[in-house]
Amino acid sequence: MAPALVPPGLVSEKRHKVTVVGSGNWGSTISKIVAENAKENPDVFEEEVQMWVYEEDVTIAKDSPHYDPSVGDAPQKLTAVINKYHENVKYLPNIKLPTNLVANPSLVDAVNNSTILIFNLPHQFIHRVSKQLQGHILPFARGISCIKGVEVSDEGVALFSEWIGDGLGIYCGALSGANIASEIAAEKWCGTTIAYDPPPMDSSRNPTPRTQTPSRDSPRGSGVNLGFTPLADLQHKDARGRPSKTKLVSVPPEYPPLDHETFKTLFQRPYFRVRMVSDVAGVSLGGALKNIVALAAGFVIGQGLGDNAKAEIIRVGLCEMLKFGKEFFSETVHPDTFTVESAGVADLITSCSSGRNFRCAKMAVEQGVSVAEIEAKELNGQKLQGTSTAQEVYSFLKKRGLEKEYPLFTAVRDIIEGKYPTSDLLSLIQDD
Ligand SMILES: NC(=O)C1=CN([C@@H]2O[C@H](COP(=O)(O)OP(=O)(O)OC[C@H]3O[C@@H](n4cnc5c(N)ncnc54)[C@H](O)[C@@H]3O)[C@@H](O)[C@H]2O)C=CC1
Ligand SMILES: O=C(CO)COP(=O)(O)O
Repeated sequence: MAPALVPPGLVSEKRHKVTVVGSGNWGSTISKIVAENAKENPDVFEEEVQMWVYEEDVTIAKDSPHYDPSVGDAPQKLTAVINKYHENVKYLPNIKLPTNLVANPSLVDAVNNSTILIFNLPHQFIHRVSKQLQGHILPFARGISCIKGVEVSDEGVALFSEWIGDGLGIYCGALSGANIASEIAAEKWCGTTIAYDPPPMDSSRNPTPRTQTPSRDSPRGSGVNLGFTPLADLQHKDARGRPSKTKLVSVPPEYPPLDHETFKTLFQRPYFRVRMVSDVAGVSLGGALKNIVALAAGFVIGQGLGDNAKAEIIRVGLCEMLKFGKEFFSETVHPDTFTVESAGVADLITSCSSGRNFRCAKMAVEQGVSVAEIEAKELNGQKLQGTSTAQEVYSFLKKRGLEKEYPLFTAVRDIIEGKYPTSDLLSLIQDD
């Protein structure tokens, strides 16, 4: 097909530099996706994509195609191995990564001059990483959090998208869905949801005419170019609909706009179908809370119960997710996000079938050991999010005297703590 003729004055002068902060199982998979798209869209993105790697030593096994007899069993730096073989041999083995993806052990160097930051690491590590990033990122950068978890403090429960955004003084959206990384890395088809509610200033100038991205909810995040609406009338709101604490800096006009269409271009692949929405709170909460439900599903299947019992766990879990969203994020969470989007019910189903939380909980019951023991033994350094999320959500609810209103979330936490055996789970969630 002949390239579209774009009048010269409407082509952006600069390209977005993309950095993925994190390189685990999902971090490496998302890096593969965005590097493929950066290469295919040179008018929008710089070709080279940076991936920050928490450096560690790895040993290449003798039967690996990457085994080098001159190195033998000597430990090698993971970043060097990734850049030489284009494979993350520890966290995403046997998957070829694009050659325009560069593994970088220096966080500060990896984010230098990046306009798009994708946060993709286990939630227990984001505090330290975020602190190290302060003062080193472009003030007009924009973020997407792929982290599944919530941040609980004395003040309450916060979403990582808002926590990262407030901490770094940037706008941050969220990506979540029925996305088992190993399937996507093998390019098996799936859907995902990206919630991005762009600050009005990002859509208020638009050098290249763009088509509208399908989007279901609020006009602020509909992907429609807002034209030249005066900025003073467009106070940006946070994920709860309150005026944002963060004073955002506009993306300079030399760059392509950072709107729904740009993010869809960055993430969508033939095997990874993106739906853009504006409900950042709903997408983030869905990704966090479903991990608690997946543990419960594992506890049930581990006891030898069947799909009917698991379906009931999913139903009760979905009800508690909806209740939690309504109770604590009533201004912004759209119930449809849980019932219609990949980030809601689809993620629940896949996570309760083959997610790590489900698998480890099931094995823990079968082997009569704790979930933490299975995590350490079976996951080769990968991290579960459900166990810490269950604790964090419980302490948030307990502080408000609401733990009994969420029997499934509370039962999962109590079982992890050893307060009850897994065989009590069903009686703990029955309401009569
Ligand atoms: N793996 C999956 O199938 C999916 C995971 N997610 C979510 O994506 C997020 C990231 O998960 P994964 O990439 O799968 O990670 P992972 O579970 O593979 O975790 C290991 C990562 O943590 C890093 N790490 C270890 N110690 C560290 C430290 N002290 N500081 C910083 N990093 C450290 C390791 O280098 C490695 O990159 C999580 O919130 C997860 O829930 C979301 C969708 C799918
Ligand atoms: O979030 C996931 C799938 O969407 C993966 O869940 P686990 O972390 O339980 O593997």
